[in-house]
Order: sequence, then C-alpha cells, then structure tokens
Amino acid sequence: MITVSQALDHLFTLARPLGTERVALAEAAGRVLAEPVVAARNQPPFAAAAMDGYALKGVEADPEAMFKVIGESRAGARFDGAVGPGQAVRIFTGAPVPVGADRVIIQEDVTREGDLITLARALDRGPYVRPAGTDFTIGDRVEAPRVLGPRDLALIAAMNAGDVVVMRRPEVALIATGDELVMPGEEPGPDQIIASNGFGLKAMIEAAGGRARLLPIARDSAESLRAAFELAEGADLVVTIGGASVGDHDMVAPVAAELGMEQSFYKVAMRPGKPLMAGRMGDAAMVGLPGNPVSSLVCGTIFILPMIRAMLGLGAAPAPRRPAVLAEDLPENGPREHYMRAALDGETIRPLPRQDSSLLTILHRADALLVRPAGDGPRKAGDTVDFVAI
Ligand SMILES: Nc1nc2c(c(=O)[nH]1)N[C@H]1C(S)=C(S)[C@@H](COP(=O)(O)OP(=O)(O)OC[C@H]3O[C@@H](n4cnc5c(N)ncnc54)[C@H](O)[C@@H]3O)O[C@H]1N2
Ligand code: MOO
Repeated sequence: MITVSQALDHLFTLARPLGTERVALAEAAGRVLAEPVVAARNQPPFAAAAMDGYALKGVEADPEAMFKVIGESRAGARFDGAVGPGQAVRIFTGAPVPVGADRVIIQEDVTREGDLITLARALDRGPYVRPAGTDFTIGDRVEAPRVLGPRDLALIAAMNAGDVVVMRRPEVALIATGDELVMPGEEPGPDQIIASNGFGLKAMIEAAGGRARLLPIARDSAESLRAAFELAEGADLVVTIGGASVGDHDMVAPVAAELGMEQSFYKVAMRPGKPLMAGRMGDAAMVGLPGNPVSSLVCGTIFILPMIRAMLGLGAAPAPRRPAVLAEDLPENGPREHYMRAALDGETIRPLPRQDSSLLTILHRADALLVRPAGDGPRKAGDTVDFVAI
C-alpha cells in the first residue's frame, strides 16, 4: 500500500494540463485564464470628472468667486475648447475635463444665474479630477493562470478584451457500478439501493471547473462494464465508483486491465478510501473509487479535485489543509491516514460521533475532514490538528 502523498504524485503524472481554447468574455466566468490579458488602453483614457459640477482653474477657486460658463462636457461628448481665466465649463461625472481646467467644483457649491456662476463661501476640497490612466495604463496585465471571477471579468472587459484564452475544461466520465444500484427516482427492488455517489462527485467536479457526465450504471458483469468504458470514450478522466475491492463481483480492475489500463497503483493507506486504483487508459486517466458513499466523496476531495486543478493548469498541489484546535481527546490512529468527518466551530474542530464510511448523513453534517496522520499518537483536547474544508 502506498501513502496518500505517493498516490497524489502518481495521479499528477496522469493528470497533465490540458490544452487551451478562446472563449467570449461573457462565457468566461469560472474558467481558468491560460494567457495573460494585457491592457491596450489607459483607463480613464482622459482626465475625467469625478463629480457633477463645473470645471475651472483650481488656482481661481476662491470662496464667492464668479465665473462665466462657456460650454458643457458630458460623458461621451467632450467640450472642445479650452478653459481660460474666469471661465468654467458645466461638467458631468465621467466626462473629459477640458484643457485649461484642473478642478471640478461640485454643483452643490455653486449658484448659477444664466451664464454666471458664483462659488459658495465654503468649498468642498476636490479636485474631483481623475487623471488619465489612474486605474490602469497600457501594458498593465491580468496574469494567468487564474480562475476568472466577477472582479477579473470586469477588469478584463475594461481593458478591452472581447475574448480570452482559457484552459479547456476537463471532461470526466463517471461510471457507477453495481447490480444493487438504481437511479434516484426509480423504483428499487428489495435488494437494491439508490446510486448516490455520482451526483456528489459530479457537483464537486463541476464546481472545480470540470465537466462531468454521469453514464448509465454498469452492472457487475464484464460485458456491462466494457460497454460503460466504451461510452466513456473521449473523456480526459474516467472515474468508476464501486467494484474496486476484492470481492468476487468487483470487476473494475480486471475489466480495466483487459481494456489496456496501465495501472499506476492499487490501494492507498487511508481511511476511508483504501481500495483506490488509478492508471492510464489510452489517452485518459482512470481512477477507480471505492463504492462506499463517504469513501468515494472523500477520495473525490483528496484526489479527484487536485487532479482537476492540475488539468486546468492550476498546479499539482494536494487539497489545502488548515489548522484547528481539537475539541476533544482522540485515541491513537492506526496505520492508515484517517480523514475523519468533523464539524468546525470557530477555531475548534470536533470529530462527528460515527465514522463508518457508509454514512452520508454524517458527511452531510460535516464541514471538514480532520486529518490524522498514519500512526499518529493519542491527541488531547486543545492540540492543534489539520483539516481539509469540505
Ligand atoms: N474482504 C474485504 N472486504 C472489503 C475490503 C477489504 O479490504 N477486504 N475493503 C472494504 C472497503 S475499505 C471498502 S471502501 C469497500 C469498497 O468496495 P468496492 O469499491 O468494491 O465497493 P462496492 O462493494 O461496490 O460498494 C461498497 C458499498 O457502497 C455502495 N455503493 C457502491 N456504489 C454506490 C453508488 N454509486 N452510490 C451509492 N452507494 C454505492 C454499495 O452498495 C456497497 O454498500 O469494500 C470493503 N470490503
Ligand atoms: O476504505 Mo473503505 O473506503 O473504509 O470504506
């Protein structure tokens, strides 16, 4: 059996960054930017008014001074002339500040009669002029790689990029296996249960930027599994669920081998998730997850998500860990790294009472996986432990 960290090394060898594609900016939310965006203009491209009011020479802005209004500058249509001594231009927020003016007096500080304005006795400080290029200048960059969120997209749009080069989304085929499974909403037979794991994994993969296809359930026969693998053609990553253990009906390993899977490893020293397997199948990476619901979702968090991130060019890194203070004593851990379902409460973490890998209700209540290293000694309440947020 190999360690979790060794398994991840193998998986990162299988999960190389994918190619890129160009997409319209409106379709780019959540995608991973693959090439930097470089500003082709200054923002603002001209000195712009920050308030509605009157543009004039700052040195003349004395209390109760009078000016003649000689024109108007509004956003989208500038005043073409220059502002001379004793002159002002009516101006609106975002409009170009005319040549000769360097201050905007807000309209609240002005009384106007015809073409004449008089400034108030006490003036707001100003100058309410945004110099050209205050926000960014030509050549400024949004660096790649980066998951594009609302703030990135607004900035990239302002830089005048109508489309961007992003990483292709990893295509993941999910194959649930087992004679006992029916899809949610179907009528199960007396010995059947509902196939649930694929739905959690699909959501997990898609939230991380991949695209997941739930294939029809494969039955516990070589023929049915072969058919499912055929349907997975074209995927970057094929994930099977269940049938990974050593029972007579656990068909995934033999069928995958028959189809040419070059196995990287089988079995990892972790709890839950021991019977994990992985390898290469043609152009695709293949991961066989254990069927127990908690095992498959924990393996999704610890292995599949880092693989998706690596395929998206976001680096080969394990699921991020953070420290928390243990709320209760824990006995020593066994020889497998244990990912305990746990609840966070501020800075403290408490393992949930039942850790059987079939219990989806417990996983549902958990918001963290408390990580116990293999062979970790007993721990006291107040000790610092690591967790992975879920
Ligand atoms: N003699 C041994 N038996 C088992 C071992 C072992 O080392 N020696 N390992 C145990 C561990 S640990 C796990 S985990 C399970 C994993 O076995 P499989 O991957 O072969 O999973 P299945 O037997 O197919 O299913 C286990 C369990 O999960 C349910 N299941 C399967 N798929 C789904 C799904 N898509 N949605 C919901 N539930 C699913 C299935 O009905 C079983 O109840 O093996 C232990 N045995
Ligand atoms: O390793 Mo199994 O995944 O404990 O349930």
